[in-house]
Amino acid sequence: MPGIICGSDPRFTVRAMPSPTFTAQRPRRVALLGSTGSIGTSTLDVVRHLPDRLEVAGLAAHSKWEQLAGQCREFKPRFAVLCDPVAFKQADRSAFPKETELLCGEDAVARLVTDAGTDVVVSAVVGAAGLAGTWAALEAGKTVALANKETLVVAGPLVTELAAERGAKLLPVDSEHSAIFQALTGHTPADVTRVVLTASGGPFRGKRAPELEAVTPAQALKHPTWQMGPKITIDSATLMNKALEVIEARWLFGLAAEQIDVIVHPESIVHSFVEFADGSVLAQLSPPDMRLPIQLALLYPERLGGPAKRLDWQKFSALNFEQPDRETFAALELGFEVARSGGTCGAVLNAANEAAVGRFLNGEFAFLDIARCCRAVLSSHDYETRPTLERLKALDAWARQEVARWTRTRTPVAPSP
Ligand SMILES: NC(=O)C1=CN([C@@H]2O[C@H](COP(=O)(O)OP(=O)(O)OC[C@H]3O[C@@H](n4cnc5c(N)ncnc54)[C@H](OP(=O)(O)O)[C@@H]3O)[C@@H](O)[C@H]2O)C=CC1
Ligand SMILES: CC(=O)[C@@H](O)[C@H](O)COP(=O)(O)O
Ligand SMILES: [Mn+2]
Repeated sequence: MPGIICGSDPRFTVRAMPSPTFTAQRPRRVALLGSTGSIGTSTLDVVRHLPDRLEVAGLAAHSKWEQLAGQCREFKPRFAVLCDPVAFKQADRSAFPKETELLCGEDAVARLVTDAGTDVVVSAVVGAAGLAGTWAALEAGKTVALANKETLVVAGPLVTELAAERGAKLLPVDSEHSAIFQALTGHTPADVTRVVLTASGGPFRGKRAPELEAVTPAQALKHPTWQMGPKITIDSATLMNKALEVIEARWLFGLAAEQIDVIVHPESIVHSFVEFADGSVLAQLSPPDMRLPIQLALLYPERLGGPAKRLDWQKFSALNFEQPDRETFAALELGFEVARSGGTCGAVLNAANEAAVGRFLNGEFAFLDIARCCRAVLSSHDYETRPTLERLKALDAWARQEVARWTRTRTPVAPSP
């Protein structure tokens, strides 16, 4: 079997190389969840450039049926899924090619990812909504290229245990985790002292709290280096994205929270560092272009020429690093706290953040309310060390309600059920 299991594999290493006959016989068949988003469209660009190596088995989106239909006309997958039943009803069947069966809902996503014709699942839905498809893929023993960091934030220990139990492979797409994974490969946990995640610092780097009280969604959506969907772009502005990535690294690589640090690197060229016991530090560098980590996860361990941008050494001048401002960007500390506490904390933080970001984008929250509200909801929940998946789902729903209550009352939230 090709591939690795991140975090569950005690050696962070390749179990076996793909057999040359496998790759020569046929392309890898990709089921893409979140095909109409930023990661989804970048994934399709990778497939477009490597038609001998990759093909689309199925595509899933939430509601953008016209865009999905266009993707189906180009890639002719066997299945297309619209998760939103209203969009499914509205969708014009004649816009989809005859080769593609259009399906609806969570069961259809499970059918797509578990299908015998699927080799690798790209998990690129935004938010906790991405957990179900990732879970179904791992349960079926499929290789998962994981962009949806919320899966690990919500249920890291359960997800990595499931992958290990089913012999499923979990390959990082998130740029920092891909960089760490590349640097870790071939080493044992004992070799590693710590990892340092790089953060661009977002559009408000260098600003202090009084300057951030009145910033608008339009200002927060102007990321300095990456083109991404709205939710993760707001997370980058608050540094909640880095908080979520600390938690993601904790579970994906089986590191202690104390082994994870964050440094601000405004150019987004160094995608993270790994520090080894002998004092050596390895980093992975490339321009900010998600097509590189996506392609690596899809074709791992092969490195082929693809569509990703190259570093231009003529233009390359300086790489800058600075300490994050943990006081102003209070969300970052929440990530370290949750990485230390584990249990139910990740699900609560994630749901509170998703709801708070939604309210900021709707104009109901000030920018700094996002971290304030997340702190309030997290502090008031009934902590459990070893929750079930059902309990995590119930807490996800509870945390979203508590954000609504916090919005109305701005008073301490009630204890969780
Ligand atoms: N963008 C990036 O560069 C990076 C993203 N990531 C992670 O990847 C994931 C995707 O991010 P990004 O591509 O930016 O997000 P986008 O907002 O651009 O895309 C989200 C995708 O998810 C679909 N979707 C939304 N809600 C649901 C739902 N309830 N059920 C099923 N599908 C849904 C959307 O469908 P529709 O369009 O029909 O609404 C769309 O296809 C996130 O977890 C993010 O943190 C990680 C690293 C980098
Ligand atoms: C591309 C990617 O992996 C994003 O998660 C990116 O890291 C966001 O940029 P920030 O470093 O600003 O959070
Ligand atoms: Mn990232």
